[in-house]
Amino acid sequence: MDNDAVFYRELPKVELHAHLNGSVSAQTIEKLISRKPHLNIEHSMTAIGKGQRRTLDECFEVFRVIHKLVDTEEDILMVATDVIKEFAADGVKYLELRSTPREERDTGLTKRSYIETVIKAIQKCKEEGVDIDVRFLVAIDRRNGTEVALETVNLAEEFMLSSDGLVVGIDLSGDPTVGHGKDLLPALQKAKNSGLKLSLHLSEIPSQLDESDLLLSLPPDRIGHGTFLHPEVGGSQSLVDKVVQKKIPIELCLTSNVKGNTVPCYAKHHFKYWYELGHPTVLCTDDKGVFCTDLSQEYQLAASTFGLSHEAVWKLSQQAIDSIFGPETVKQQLKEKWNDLHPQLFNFNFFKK
Ligand SMILES: CNc1ncnc2c1ncn2[C@@H]1O[C@H](COP(=O)(O)O)[C@@H](O)[C@H]1O
Ligand SMILES: [Zn+2]
Repeated sequence: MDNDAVFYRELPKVELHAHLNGSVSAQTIEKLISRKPHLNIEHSMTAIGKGQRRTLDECFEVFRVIHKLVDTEEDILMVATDVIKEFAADGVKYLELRSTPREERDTGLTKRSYIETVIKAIQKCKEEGVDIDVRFLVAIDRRNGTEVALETVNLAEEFMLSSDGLVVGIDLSGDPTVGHGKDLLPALQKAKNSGLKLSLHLSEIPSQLDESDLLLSLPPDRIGHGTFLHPEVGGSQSLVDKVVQKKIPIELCLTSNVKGNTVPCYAKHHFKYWYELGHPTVLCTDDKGVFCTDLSQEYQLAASTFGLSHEAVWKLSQQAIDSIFGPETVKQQLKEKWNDLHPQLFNFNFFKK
């Protein structure tokens, strides 16, 4: 590993947009495949390698394959534990994992046991002393409609109260071409009223202006992607104004958007637009397993594409702390951690740039 790569790995980082089943590494996929050889799944079906691009549709096909491999409590426990440890090894100090509770009749998995198992994995890593603070966002898959969204919010509310602060919010995700946000608004509003934070995938594809406008009225606490919000790509100034006035942080996932073909190339990623506005932006991985990346690499790519110095990169990772859904006390702890680690990263000449 060269010195620059070491800098990005050692850089303390906050990861706020990571879908559990999209984050499964090649090693863990191999373990899952050996547990279920009869499925005839190969690793090439669960990841999009270097230089490859897919349509968003094809990405959602990949999730269907992974879901077949991850369908028992035992699988979820292994996957979540491995993912948490991999983020920790990549220098992530605070992680918000998101995942859609599923039920599987064949294995007895229920939505409740799904959430319980993710929580168990978080607690297990904590007990083992893994150096990372992990929280959980319960995800709503937009294609499942009003009733399921409400059911998910009810479960999330329950676990927010019983999980010792581990369940902190709701994610709205899933295939953006399916369903409409207006059907999910009552569930999202209910979640917000109960104290759950909201991170919503917004304008991930063009032609969702009405939906984005509607969902921004909640308003959400963070936005995922927001690829087509700004006027240069067919969005609108009034949407941008709303996001800016309400200072809603945006989670940006460069490689995910390039490989999923919603932005033409790294240089044209909307990171530039929002970063230059001085708006709170947080670099994230989205699906590190599927898109074959990690958060260090995303920081390095942003820096090399947009010409950011190491100091600017440091600032970016530090400012992400303000956008977490964890409590104020955790923000303070993280800020202290960043201060403690700063000299280590900047006192060596070979890290300077
Ligand atoms: C690429 N851009 C994306 N846009 C929208 N939703 C996405 C996504 N990437 C992942 N997901 C959502 O996360 C699920 C997989 O993780 P979990 O089973 O929940 O842990 C996918 O099925 C989809 O609903
Ligand atoms: Zn996402």
